[in-house]
Amino acid sequence: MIRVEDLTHSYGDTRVLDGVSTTIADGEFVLVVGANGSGKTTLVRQCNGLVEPDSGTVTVDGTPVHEDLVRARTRVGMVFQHPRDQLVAATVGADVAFGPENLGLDRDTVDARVADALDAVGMAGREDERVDELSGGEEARVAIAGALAMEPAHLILDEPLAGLDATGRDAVRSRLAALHADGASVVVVTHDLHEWFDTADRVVALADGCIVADGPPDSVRDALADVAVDVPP
Ligand SMILES: Nc1ncnc2c1ncn2[C@@H]1O[C@H](COP(=O)(O)OP(=O)(O)OP(=O)(O)O)[C@@H](O)[C@H]1O
Repeated sequence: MIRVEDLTHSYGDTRVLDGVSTTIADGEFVLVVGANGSGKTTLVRQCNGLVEPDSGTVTVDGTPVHEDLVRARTRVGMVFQHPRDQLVAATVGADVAFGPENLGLDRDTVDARVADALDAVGMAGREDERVDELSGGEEARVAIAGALAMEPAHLILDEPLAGLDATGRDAVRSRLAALHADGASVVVVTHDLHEWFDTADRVVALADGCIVADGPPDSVRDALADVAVDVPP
């Protein structure tokens, strides 16, 4: 479980999160929505310690994130909004293997996870390709594969479908639905509620750093419309 309690964060004098509290239960599929600049990325980055709060706490499975960053980052997989930022190796295979290798897994297990994760994002067999020769959409797929290969208990993805073609979007959506069915919690930051509305258990909407709606998709339709989030019919 990821528990966010009374979280406040400022950049300089500008407060971007203001008393945010919510809980991601084990096995839940949660969407985080809101206008540009409403604080979504700042919120989710606190969940694996990339941003430290001014006040408030985030606990992952009972331990405050900043008490044990390694544990938090092992339990919470993260796919960033700009995937190029998280590619670390020269080749696709080495990049996806980086996380599982750091978990200390044996070579066969790492290789199997890499193959499976690349298959899940529609890039099976492309281990030897150079990362710096990938298209933007391929970079995004590799970043997602890297997070999948960690098999985290909780997976947070910031705009994971950005830049993906229809085939890639379908592959990623169905893999995340399968992960959810297997009991992982999945958090997706998105501007495109249509892509996820039927999959999600809950929607959390932010406006100006505060939660303005938090509930099952159908129960928050009116609140979402009030903050100009486009809701599927
Ligand atoms: N590193 C930073 N330094 C200063 N200000 C920042 C930084 N990161 C974000 N901000 C500001 O904080 C506010 C919230 O940004 P954040 O990225 O959390 O919003 P968001 O809801 O994810 O936006 P978007 O939908 O555009 O991705 C914005 O006004 C942004 O300009």
